[in-house]
Amino acid sequence: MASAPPPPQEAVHSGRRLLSPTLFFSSSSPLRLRPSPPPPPSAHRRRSRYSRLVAASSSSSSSSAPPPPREMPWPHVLTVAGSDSGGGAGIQADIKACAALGAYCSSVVTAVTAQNTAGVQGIHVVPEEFIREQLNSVLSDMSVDVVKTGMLPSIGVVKVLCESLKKFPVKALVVDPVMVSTSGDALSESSTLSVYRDELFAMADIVTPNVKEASRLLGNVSLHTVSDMRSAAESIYKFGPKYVLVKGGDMPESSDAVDVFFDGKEFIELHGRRIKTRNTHGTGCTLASCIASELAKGAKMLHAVQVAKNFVESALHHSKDLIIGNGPQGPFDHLFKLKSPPYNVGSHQNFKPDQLFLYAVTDSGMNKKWGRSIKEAVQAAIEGGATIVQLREKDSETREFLEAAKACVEICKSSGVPLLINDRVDIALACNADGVHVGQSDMSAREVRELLGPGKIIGVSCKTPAQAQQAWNDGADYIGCGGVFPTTTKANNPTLGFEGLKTVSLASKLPVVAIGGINASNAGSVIELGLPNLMGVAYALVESQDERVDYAELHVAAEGEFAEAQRL
Ligand SMILES: Nc1ncnc2c1ncn2[C@@H]1O[C@H](COP(=O)(O)OP(=O)(O)OP(=O)(O)O)[C@@H](O)[C@H]1O
Ligand SMILES: Cc1ncc(CO)c(N)n1
Ligand SMILES: [Mg+2]
Repeated sequence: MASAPPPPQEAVHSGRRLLSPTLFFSSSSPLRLRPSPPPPPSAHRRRSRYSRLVAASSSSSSSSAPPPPREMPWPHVLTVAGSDSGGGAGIQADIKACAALGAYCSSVVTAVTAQNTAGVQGIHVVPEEFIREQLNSVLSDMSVDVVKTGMLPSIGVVKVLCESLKKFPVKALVVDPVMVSTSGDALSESSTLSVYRDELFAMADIVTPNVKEASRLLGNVSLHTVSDMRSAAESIYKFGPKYVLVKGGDMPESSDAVDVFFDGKEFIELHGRRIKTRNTHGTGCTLASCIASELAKGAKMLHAVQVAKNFVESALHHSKDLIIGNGPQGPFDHLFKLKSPPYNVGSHQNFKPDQLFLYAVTDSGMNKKWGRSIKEAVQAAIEGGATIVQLREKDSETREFLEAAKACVEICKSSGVPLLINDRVDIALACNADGVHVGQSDMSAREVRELLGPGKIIGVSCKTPAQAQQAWNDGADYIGCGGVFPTTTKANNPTLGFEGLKTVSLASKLPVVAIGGINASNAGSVIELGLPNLMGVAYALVESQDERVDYAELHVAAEGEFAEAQRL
């Protein structure tokens, strides 16, 4: 017997109708958003048995104010965005991006889209009052570090969000002004442009339009070059955000994917490799969520943007050949790192530039000379006050080196001191070291990043401002600059002197550690220079048999001068 199909089910929560069929249109029809009619008063007040129980218990518990939001054990990003049924963009991209970078992601859904690799087939907008309720539920209960916005379909939704943010302030607000999907479908009413500009941008820490969105925000100006992107960033900055990033993913064919960052004074062009792939659906949502995750971990804005851009590039690279769906633009794999070790990604949560303060470098030759093991040398350096250690072993056999490196990882981990490996990415991966230091003739920092993932520390030896700039472009975390003094541990290493160190430190966008011939008697004079970005001195374990004494002396000398330099 043929039976009629069941009627479509309505989503119900707390005994209340959830989504009124406010909007449903095909991708070819223009965006027509109507505010949803408010639910009838009786429906609005009606509560399920469960919610009555909750209400009863909370009202009986006390007459005092509700408890403040509870601290979270993780960095916490709240995304306020639309659902993408295809899973590549919107809320789904945000949750995966935050998870990949180690942040917790709660989500307030503003709209549900029927969407796939071909485009957007329909949109169902969540009523404003229910968006307010979701915001209230999360923000009143859990402490949120950063709010990230995506699809905000109407003026009313933007206003509700602004009101909630005033009621529950957060550390940072990342606004991705999503307006049109790459398939050309409108995701926000054109009238929202004015509230974006007049209300939300002024509250934002960073606004991340793509070139089309930047153009619309500025009255459809044409943007064709990086220079146009700079002008657009400057104009958007005037609406009040602290930073602007104009994204160039959709700029006409070029070998680089260039984004322009503006902090109100300086323009910084972020150049990444352009990955040849159709799988770029959701790059913008992902970028903004990665920025939010890094900010939630406590990163500075420019660093957060760099980590985010590197993550998108790596994810696109790993997904470039996937074939998903029949449409022109596919999703990419945010969780590519789960499929290859190491399993921790994101910027190094524990790396702080001041960990470069007293940087110990082991020297295989000297270890041999003094008959000590690498492990003993590392132990002694840490006891003497080293704040970071690099294993520089030029002569050991690989297996022997790996065994020693594993032992050093344990020692360093128990002391909270990061351990880096010189040059040998394979050893670093195998022993799960905290990072790698490379020289100018080794693999580039970009290639090392590709292999290690965004979670590891990468340092590069640099002797010139151009090399320092390249290290920054390549996504390194710090540079080593020297030799400051003549050194016996590195052959053919020209001495830069104080002048060379100064030139590079001044030009560097990354923290700098000075290296080369540094010991207890001259470390103070290096730190005394008080150079910007100079965070510490690196010292090879060379001069005496008792490096503990050396280190302790060096520590005292360096610390004294550092304190002095900071006072000046
Ligand atoms: N093919 C690519 N290769 C490398 N990076 C890319 C590529 N496409 C985009 N990006 C980078 O991805 C980030 C997002 O930029 P994009 O301009 O694509 O945002 P969007 O258009 O808002 O994204 P969405 O597709 O989610 O709407 C930027 O950092 C951009 O440089
Ligand atoms: C829901 C949603 N948000 C954002 C975008 C932009 O990529 C999209 N396509 N869909
Ligand atoms: Mg794009």
